[in-house]
Amino acid sequence: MPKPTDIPSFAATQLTLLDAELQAELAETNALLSSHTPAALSRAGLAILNLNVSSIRTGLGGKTVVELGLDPAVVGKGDKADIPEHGIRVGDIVAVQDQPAGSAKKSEKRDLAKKGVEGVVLRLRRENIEIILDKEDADVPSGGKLWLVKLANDITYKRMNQTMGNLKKLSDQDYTPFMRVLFGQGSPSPLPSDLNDPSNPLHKLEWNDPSLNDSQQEAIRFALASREIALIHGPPGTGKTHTLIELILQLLKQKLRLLVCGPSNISVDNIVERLASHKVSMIRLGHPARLLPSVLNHSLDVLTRTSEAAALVQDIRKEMDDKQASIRKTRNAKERRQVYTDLKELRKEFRERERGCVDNLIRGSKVVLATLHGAGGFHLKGQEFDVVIVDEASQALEAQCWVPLLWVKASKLVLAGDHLQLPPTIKSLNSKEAKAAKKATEKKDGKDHGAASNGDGNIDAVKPVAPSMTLETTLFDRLLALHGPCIKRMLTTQYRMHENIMQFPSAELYDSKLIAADAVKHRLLKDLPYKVEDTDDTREPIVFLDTQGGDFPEKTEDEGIKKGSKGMSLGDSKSNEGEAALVKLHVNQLTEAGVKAEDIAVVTPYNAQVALLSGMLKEAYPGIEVGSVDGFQGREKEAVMVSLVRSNADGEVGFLGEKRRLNVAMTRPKRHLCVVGDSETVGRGSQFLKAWMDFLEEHADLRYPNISDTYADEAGAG
Ligand SMILES: Nc1ncnc2c1ncn2[C@@H]1O[C@H](COP(=O)(O)OP(=O)(O)OP(=O)(O)O)[C@@H](O)[C@H]1O
Repeated sequence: MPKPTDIPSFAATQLTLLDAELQAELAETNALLSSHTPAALSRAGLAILNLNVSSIRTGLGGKTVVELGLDPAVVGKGDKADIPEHGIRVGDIVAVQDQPAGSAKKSEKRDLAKKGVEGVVLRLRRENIEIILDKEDADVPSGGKLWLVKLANDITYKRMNQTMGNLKKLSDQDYTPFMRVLFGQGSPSPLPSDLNDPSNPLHKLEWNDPSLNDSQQEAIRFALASREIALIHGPPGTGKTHTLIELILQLLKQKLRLLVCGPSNISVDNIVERLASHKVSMIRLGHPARLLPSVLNHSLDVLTRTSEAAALVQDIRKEMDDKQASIRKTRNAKERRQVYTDLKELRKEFRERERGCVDNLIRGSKVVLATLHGAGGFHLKGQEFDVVIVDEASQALEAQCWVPLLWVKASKLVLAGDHLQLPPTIKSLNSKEAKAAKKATEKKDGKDHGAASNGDGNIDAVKPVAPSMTLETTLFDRLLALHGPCIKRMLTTQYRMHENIMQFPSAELYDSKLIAADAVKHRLLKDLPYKVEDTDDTREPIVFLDTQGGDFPEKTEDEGIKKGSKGMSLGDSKSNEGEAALVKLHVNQLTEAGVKAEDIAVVTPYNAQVALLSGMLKEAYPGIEVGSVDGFQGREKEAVMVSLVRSNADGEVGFLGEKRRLNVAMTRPKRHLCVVGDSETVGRGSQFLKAWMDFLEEHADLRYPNISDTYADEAGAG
């Protein structure tokens, strides 16, 4: 029996950690907003200037939706101008406010982010942007020019906080047997002993997908047989989602009701799209603006419009829109107040009718899909599901997983993920508050918890971790540490990489259990289905450009605020110009041989290197993808180049030392992996890095580029 976790103290630690994380996020945003002018924020993609309200309407939930377009005075009369490029995305939280005149004092400009109305970006088009306002009676600034600025997003934290607050308040008799298993206060029910016996009915399942491999079939049987929890461990390219789809179909055959979640909209939509091809009737909860167009037909929004009850809701919607329009026409304060009062009434009525319609739809649905966050909306409160399934579970914070688990009634959980790839991004990892919380947990547990949660170990092999050591410890990690490998099944055939590319990660991280599917194990660039020449590069699955010797040194840069960078990070980053030049040369050789630029990706752990490489490659090789390792998780390309950047006399490798990041980097390619790095520096970083450098030396096509040739050749490339 595992050591049981005290649930209230688990929840309390989570609350402290979540708060530290929110503070870190707020501090980062505030630092940005207070130290930059609107013009600078706009250049960094975090704000849009010179806007006007072009229309106002009523959206889902009776909320006010404001559409903003460029101010005609700026664009020129009659022209419809595109909004300049920006980094604001659907779902971002923004403030809309009067734009300071160019002549306004600096301090006045800086204060702006605190005033105005707040809302969420609903839709982005080339020439306008729609914002759904938070407050029902918010008065949209209407006079002069407006600007819009991105704020810190605290919505998801609020829901996680609420969830952990609720968990903390539960008393012993509130804990279900299922919950007790999740906290080690009970063990998972034993599996039927004959699960491996071919005469077990689970061996006579009729598969919808006859191509499922043995490990996938076994994982499905295991998940069907498990009573409380089942973990499906899917290393890169092993068909985790593929397996979940079959599992869902099998569970539906058993007439069970399912809630299927993922941490991101895209992870959920991916499943909806694949289920749709099996003609499964389902409901996708979530804001239509955030869903893939192909998924919209299953969205609640569309279903409430197309179902019978919808007509009732539409009437009121129209009436509300008319009222909204009339507010803007009247300047009389008394009349405006009256319209607001009417709107309030209408909104109430609208919501009641909408709720009735939505409730019927959801209750009648056997599969409901939503993000973990979205599953905590009022629609699902208290509803019963037989199984909750979470895809990409190692990308979700534990508190996020508890949103559906506490909100609905469920007695079984299936998690699919890979704890050996990157966990969710945490900003407060080293903050004072986070360290204090961590210390407190350690003290309580009175022992060293091994290296599991700092990414330094294969979780299977180490001692149990404390339940809430850091925010980075996911539910997947914790359950594995709590109950051991008996609660999981691993998928072992991978359908992505050439077998040489797979070899190192398999040996170091997956107990040498990975097998390359026949269709992929010998695939090279020269065999691409279009014409590619057979060259030294296109016939090699792995090339290592080893820059050892100190001629390709790293450089520390102040990143500033960068367009397109994930989040809004400030501070130091590393770059390496010599490596970037080598990357360009290699890309040139690949494209000269006929490899299409869109089949090539360049990834690197450092934002400054991403920026440098983007500048050098994007124009010369349209279609090429350049990005951070973290941002490329879940993706794949025919050819992937990895620029390691670090090259210094001290053997400093920074966050290259995180093996889950390296795992992601080296498992993205299908046919060709080219690593660019200094084996001397990198090999001193960790045992894992040393082993990788040794592996590359032995198994890659090893090349020692020369700095002067690099620059001479680079001048001719691209
Ligand atoms: N049994 C199978 N036979 C043939 N191809 C398969 C099989 N299972 C999965 N695949 C293929 O492998 C690829 C990866 O599958 P899928 O997208 O489900 O993987 P995933 O594990 O969810 O992704 P990731 O590797 O990013 O975690 C897909 O192209 C899929 O068609």
